[in-house]
Amino acid sequence: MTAGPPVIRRARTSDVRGIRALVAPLAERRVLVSKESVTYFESLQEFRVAEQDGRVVGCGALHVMWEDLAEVRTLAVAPDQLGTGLGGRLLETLVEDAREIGVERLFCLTFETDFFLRHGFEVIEGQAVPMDVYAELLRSYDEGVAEFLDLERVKPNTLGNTRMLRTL
Ligand SMILES: CC(=O)SCCNC(=O)CCNC(=O)[C@H](O)C(C)(C)COP(=O)(O)OP(=O)(O)OC[C@H]1O[C@@H](n2cnc3c(N)ncnc32)[C@H](O)[C@@H]1OP(=O)(O)O
Repeated sequence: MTAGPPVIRRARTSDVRGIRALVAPLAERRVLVSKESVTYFESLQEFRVAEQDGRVVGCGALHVMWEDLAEVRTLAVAPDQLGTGLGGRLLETLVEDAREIGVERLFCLTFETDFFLRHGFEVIEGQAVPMDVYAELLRSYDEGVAEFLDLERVKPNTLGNTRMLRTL
């Protein structure tokens, strides 16, 4: 029997194992950042997953950083599903989620520049927020926010990645 197309839905607590399994080989190649299980549970409501036959074959998260700003995080597709449009579907689902909650700009930090360019992202240099917002964001303990701000201390972790932004 042929498997149907993956279904995209909100993540459940039972998906964390599957999300970690998707991320692990990518984290080993330093394409994505590896996180502890507890971190996935804590951010579970940010996640969408793609499920096929009970298996998590894709995931992506939307992390809000400011009133009009969020980041696409942990976007990943299983090796056997690459190039079938699933990454695009997951990303556009996150875009819809972002619009629904009032986000106007979406950031990502990625090696997959062409993929994100095709989805309306543009490469950014320097800061993407005014100084007053920059100062507020500096108060965050989140490493992703530090990467968004392009702080010197995180640059060794982000080498080769491109900072990109899409206006919704
Ligand atoms: C913010 C972050 O999380 S950054 C990190 C991004 N994630 C990673 O780098 C992790 C490793 N990479 C991946 O998991 C994947 O490569 C992703 C998520 C980036 C893209 O996932 P994919 O499912 O392969 O994307 P998708 O299939 O939509 O598009 C890829 C190509 O497949 C082709 N494609 C798209 N739709 C279809 C379709 N319906 N049928 C056949 N081919 C298709 C397109 O040619 C597309 O090419 P393009 O990249 O030139 O547009």
